[in-house]
Amino acid sequence: MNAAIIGASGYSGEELVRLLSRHPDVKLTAVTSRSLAGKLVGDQMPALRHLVGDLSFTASNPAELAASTEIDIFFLALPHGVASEFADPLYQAGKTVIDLSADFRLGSTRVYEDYYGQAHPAPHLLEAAPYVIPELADDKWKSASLIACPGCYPTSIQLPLVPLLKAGLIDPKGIVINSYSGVSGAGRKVAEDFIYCERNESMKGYGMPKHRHLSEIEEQLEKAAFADCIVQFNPHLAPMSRGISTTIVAKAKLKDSLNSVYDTWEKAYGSKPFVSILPTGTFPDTKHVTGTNRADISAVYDPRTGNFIINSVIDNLIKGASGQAVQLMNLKFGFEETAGLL
Ligand SMILES: NC(=O)C1=CN([C@@H]2O[C@H](COP(=O)(O)OP(=O)(O)OC[C@H]3O[C@@H](n4cnc5c(N)ncnc54)[C@H](OP(=O)(O)O)[C@@H]3O)[C@@H](O)[C@H]2O)C=CC1
Ligand SMILES: CC(=O)N[C@@H](CCC(=O)OP(=O)(O)O)C(=O)O
Repeated sequence: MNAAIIGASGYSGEELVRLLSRHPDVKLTAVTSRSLAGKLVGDQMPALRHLVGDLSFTASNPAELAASTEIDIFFLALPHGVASEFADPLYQAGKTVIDLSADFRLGSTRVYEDYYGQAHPAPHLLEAAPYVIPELADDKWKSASLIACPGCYPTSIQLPLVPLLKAGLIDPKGIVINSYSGVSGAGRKVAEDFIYCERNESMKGYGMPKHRHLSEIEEQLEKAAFADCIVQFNPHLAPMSRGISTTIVAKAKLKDSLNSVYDTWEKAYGSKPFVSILPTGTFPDTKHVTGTNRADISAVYDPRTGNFIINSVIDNLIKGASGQAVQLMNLKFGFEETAGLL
């Protein structure tokens, strides 16, 4: 199958180049970038030189890409808003599109406008685009040709929480979530907050109390809980290049039900290749998932407060973006779920 990456010069685009150029069932046929058009990928991404042969970046033109007959699947690693400009003609041309941006993650245009500060760029496509964390979805999404890849923070949050909400083990109200992201989460843009001297040896919160991912988190948790979910989401920039560490504080519905948490996770993830359940008292470490498509999760119970404290880690650029996108492609096209991801 021939694949193209649109927005290949960014951080998640570069990870997609790495994953797809060595994928056993895919030929990476086109990679686009406005700033690098005409340049050799191997020269611009020297770490990938051994994988990319003489592939060059091309310009990003939605109409031309939609007219191409040789490309079967398009990965959009573009900013939200821009992604729709590509998704629309590609979808209309019958291509498969996996969108890493936020454009098709939310069910409501009103919520998109509220959180993203702009009218939804392609409301007519929302119905067509399922939002999929593969471990949490049934198989219906596989017939879709436009698929919304979840956000990085929301992935780190939903993987541990959704099975527990579905099982009724935690109170959906008053969930407090602190997440710590590596600086690559902000993309390759240059801004004062993201330069080495500002972030090295320093950490700070941002985006509170209404970070744009809160919309996605509450919408998905409410679906799992069949109830209103009130979440306090506190994102932080951590002095590391990549990785997300998330700590969730949630009230246990029943005392001493930590075993049920672990039983529920075991049922949900026991046979899944990309979620590791760590024993209680073992706290996940971003370093252990860097470069992998894995989420590591664990929980403790605090009898003084009656809260579960749930921890998860992912690599924001892989399970939080490009790896999850490749996992979706693998499942949709019947390849091994782990193909190109181990
Ligand atoms: N970084 C992360 O941890 C995660 C990112 N995502 C999402 O993935 C998407 C990409 O993120 P990330 O890789 O961080 O972003 P980057 O800022 O690193 O890269 C953005 C890419 O989009 C291209 N681009 C920007 N504007 C336009 C435009 N107007 N037309 C065409 N191409 C454009 C840029 O290339 P050029 O300027 O050369 O054309 C570049 O290749 C975003 O929607 C982001 O929210 C999702 C999960 C995690
Ligand atoms: C550290 C940092 O800036 N993180 C980004 C989230 C990462 C990202 O790109 O968001 P998506 O998952 O929606 O694509 C932010 O806070 O907006």
